[in-house]
Amino acid sequence: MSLSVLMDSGSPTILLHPSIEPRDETGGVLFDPSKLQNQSSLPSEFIWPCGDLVHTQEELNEPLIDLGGFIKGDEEATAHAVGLVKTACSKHGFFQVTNHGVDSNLIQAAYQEIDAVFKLPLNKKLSFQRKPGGFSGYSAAHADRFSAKLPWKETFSFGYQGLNSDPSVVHYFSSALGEDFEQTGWIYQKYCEKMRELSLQIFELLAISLGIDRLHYRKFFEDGNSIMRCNYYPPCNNSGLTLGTGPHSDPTSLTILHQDQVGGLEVFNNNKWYAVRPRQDAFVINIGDTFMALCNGRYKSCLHRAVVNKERERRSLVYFVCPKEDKIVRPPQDLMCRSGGPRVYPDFTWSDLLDFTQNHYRADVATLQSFFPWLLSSNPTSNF
Ligand SMILES: C=C1C[C@]23C[C@H]1CC[C@H]2[C@]1(C)CCC[C@@](C)(C(=O)O)[C@H]1[C@@H]3C(=O)O
Ligand SMILES: O=C(O)CCC(=O)C(=O)O
Ligand SMILES: [Fe+2]
Repeated sequence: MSLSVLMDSGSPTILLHPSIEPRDETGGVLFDPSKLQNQSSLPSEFIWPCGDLVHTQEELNEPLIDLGGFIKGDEEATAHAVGLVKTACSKHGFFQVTNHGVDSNLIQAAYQEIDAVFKLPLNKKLSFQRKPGGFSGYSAAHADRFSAKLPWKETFSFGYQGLNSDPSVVHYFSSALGEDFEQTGWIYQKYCEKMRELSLQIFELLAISLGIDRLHYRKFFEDGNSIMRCNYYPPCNNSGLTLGTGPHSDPTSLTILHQDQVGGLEVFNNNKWYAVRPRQDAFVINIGDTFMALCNGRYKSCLHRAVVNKERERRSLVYFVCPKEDKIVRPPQDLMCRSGGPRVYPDFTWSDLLDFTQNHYRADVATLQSFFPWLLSSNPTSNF
């Protein structure tokens, strides 16, 4: 059974019969969550298994890591930050940073600009819909990709390379959304530049905490191709039956997330979900699957999800750091010598893992464990 929502005269009509449902130009199902939020019953496609919906009231009281001293090169502040990072990443792969060097006006401008994108009419948003196999563009609940456990969200994603600060983001916004969005493109060009700077500083902190050459990961990622994703979660009358983003670890390397003041991000630790209190002055940092492989499993890829709100819409700005596609993901030699243990994961490339998540597997809590058998089956002669 597929779902489609016809937007005529502003009132949604849900057509449940595939024979008569319209499809967008890519054959994907049309869906506009912002029109469904007033519906009394939740379409079954959005209902998640009870096991994923376990509610929590507890908050994660993890340390807030002040990066100010570290960025200035203060040795004592660096040692303090290193200790906090090491403990947090060994446990659950989550921490928050303040005094990060990103101007709060830029963060607020990013929210204001992306609000205008999500408020566009559905047919305009579908004009820059994510194409099958890619990640750039707009998505409504991933309804073109999945037919069950649909996330209650709209997303807008695009790539960022960052070397020589080429205005690729501005070009994308102008070409995909039109010249009216050039200013939005500039705001996100600047935002992504600051995210890249912050990520390279955090990679230095991670390298120090792992006892390896502090420039190792900075060098590995400085020519990377990262992903910027904006999430918009409409309010939902049946918020307890659905999820904004299901339980998962990010397949990417490092995630730099800012959430608005509504709250909804939750982290899984010690077999329990914990709410992450929003902090306007902080960025959430998650270790992703690829970095877990790059440090031979010393640090954990963070399990997290996003719940939705009955009354309030919620947004999050998520920057996913990725290495250049064809680089071999392999822990550094000096880490292997120090830890002495065996390799936990075989070599792979981000290109293969991205392909896996975009074309073969829905990223969840077991992406990496599912990835390697697939990789072996699709590259039987590989020396992975
Ligand atoms: C490489 C990626 C795939 C997803 C976006 C980035 C990193 C996080 C992944 C994701 C958010 C994990 C949960 C499932 C997912 C389908 C989603 O809800 O958006 C994932 C993203 C994606 O495949 O688009
Ligand atoms: O919106 C959030 O708080 C979490 C989003 C997320 O985990 C993701 O997009 O990978
Ligand atoms: Fe995530």
